[in-house]
Amino acid sequence: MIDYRPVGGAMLLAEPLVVRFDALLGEPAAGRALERLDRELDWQRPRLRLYGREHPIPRRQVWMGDTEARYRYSGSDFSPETWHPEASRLRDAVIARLAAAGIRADFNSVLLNRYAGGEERMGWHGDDEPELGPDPLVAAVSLGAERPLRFRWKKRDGEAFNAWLPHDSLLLMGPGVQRRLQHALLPRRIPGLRISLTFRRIIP
Ligand SMILES: O=C(O)CCC(=O)C(=O)O
Ligand SMILES: [Fe+2]
Repeated sequence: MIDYRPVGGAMLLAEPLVVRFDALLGEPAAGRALERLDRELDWQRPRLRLYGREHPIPRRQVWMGDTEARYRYSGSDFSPETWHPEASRLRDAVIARLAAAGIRADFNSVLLNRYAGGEERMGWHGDDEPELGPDPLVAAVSLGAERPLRFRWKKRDGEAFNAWLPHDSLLLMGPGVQRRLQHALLPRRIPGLRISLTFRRIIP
């Protein structure tokens, strides 16, 4: 259990903890972060093998972090890009906002996802890669179009729910969330660019 003080956040789930905080950077900083990350990153659309066939992923992404935060994914070893100043500014703001709510967190890497419009998406998964350890804390910052992150229980013993993620919001997925739930960014008829940054701590 983590000792959570509800300071300026909306609790979406108490156990395991899912909380949303709003106005992480404020304006104009948040708008500028969206614009710079969109323009200045080398956005990739890797191909993934699924049921023996290769498909380009339905979004773009960049993996970023400290040099020792290496990551294995689909059998390949990835080295992170070095921190972009907007990504490290967001990381520091996330750590500070969580600290103010009594949650101690430290992140050495981030997966940035770029969804050009409502048709771009991410399928059902848990952020449960072994390099994150048994009970990771994952913090997701949203910039741009507001879309829902859908959650469902792995054992189907509770109701699925949406976490709506407005521009400049932070969603904390606490210990146990990746073990007990899955999440997905489903396609929706919601136009507009959205960039998310999911901060993690890789145990090197
Ligand atoms: O775009 C989002 O908000 C979700 C991203 C996500 O689930 C991930 O990066 O693992
Ligand atoms: Fe995820």
